[in-house]
Amino acid sequence: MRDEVDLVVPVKTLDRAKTRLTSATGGDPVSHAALALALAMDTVSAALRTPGVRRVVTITSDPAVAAEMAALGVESIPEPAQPGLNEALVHGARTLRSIRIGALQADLPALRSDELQAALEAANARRAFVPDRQGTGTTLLLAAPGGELDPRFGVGSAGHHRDSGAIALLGPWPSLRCDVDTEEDLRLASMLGLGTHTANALPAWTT
Ligand SMILES: Nc1nc2c(ncn2[C@@H]2O[C@H](COP(=O)(O)OP(=O)(O)OP(=O)(O)O)[C@@H](O)[C@H]2O)c(=O)[nH]1
Ligand SMILES: C=C(OP(=O)(O)O)C(=O)O
Repeated sequence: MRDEVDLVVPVKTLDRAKTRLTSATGGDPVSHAALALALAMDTVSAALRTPGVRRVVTITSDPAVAAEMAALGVESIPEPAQPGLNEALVHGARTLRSIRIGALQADLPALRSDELQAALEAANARRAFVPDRQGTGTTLLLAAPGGELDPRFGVGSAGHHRDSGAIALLGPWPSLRCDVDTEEDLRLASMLGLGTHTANALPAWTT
C-alpha cells in the first residue's frame, strides 16, 4: 500500500527522560521512570494498531525499555555512538532500510490509531510532518517513499521541517498533536483519554 510506513520511535534512557514532567510523579524517580515508559508504551501500542503502519521499531539504549517493547512484539535498535535525537533517528532509519520511513515521538499517550492513519493518508506520499499542538515542535515526520527522513527535531523543529521542504499536515488530530512535556500537556492528554499504560502509571489522575 502506498501509504504504508515503518516507524522509528526514539525513547531516551528512562532515568534521563521527561525531566519537565518530574512534578507529575511527586519527584519519585521510580514512578517517574514508570511514567516515561508508559508514555512510550501507549504511543507504540496505538501505532501498532494503525493499518498503514507496517512495522514499529524503538531506538533506545535502555535495556528496560527494550525488554518492555519486546513484550509488545517491538524490536529495539541501540543508539549510535554519536549522541543526539536526530542522530538516533538517522541511525534507526538507515538500519531499517524501509521503502517508506517515519519518525514518531514517544510521548503521545492519548494517541488514537484513526488519527495517525488519517495523517499517513494526508501525507499522500510526500515528505511531511505533523506539528505539535503549539505549532512549534513536531510529533510525526514522514519521508517520501524511497526518500530520506532528514530529521530536524529539537527546539523549533516544525519551522526547521517546513524550511527543509516537508509539508505541514494540519488535520483535526488532537491526540497526534498532544505531545506531553509538562504537567499541563498531561492534563490535556488526560482530557483526550490516556492510554492504559499511562492511566495505570498515574492512579491519582484517573480516580
Ligand atoms: N533515543 C533517543 N531518544 C531521544 C533522545 N532525546 C529525546 N529523545 C526522545 O525524543 C522524544 C522527544 O523528546 P523530548 O520531548 O524532548 O523528551 P525528553 O528529552 O525526554 O524530555 P525533557 O527532559 O523534558 O526535555 C521523546 O520520545 C524522547 O524519548 C535521545 O538522545 N535518544
Ligand atoms: C524534540 C522535540 O520535542 P519537544 O519540543 O517536545 O521537546 C521536537 O518537537 O522537535
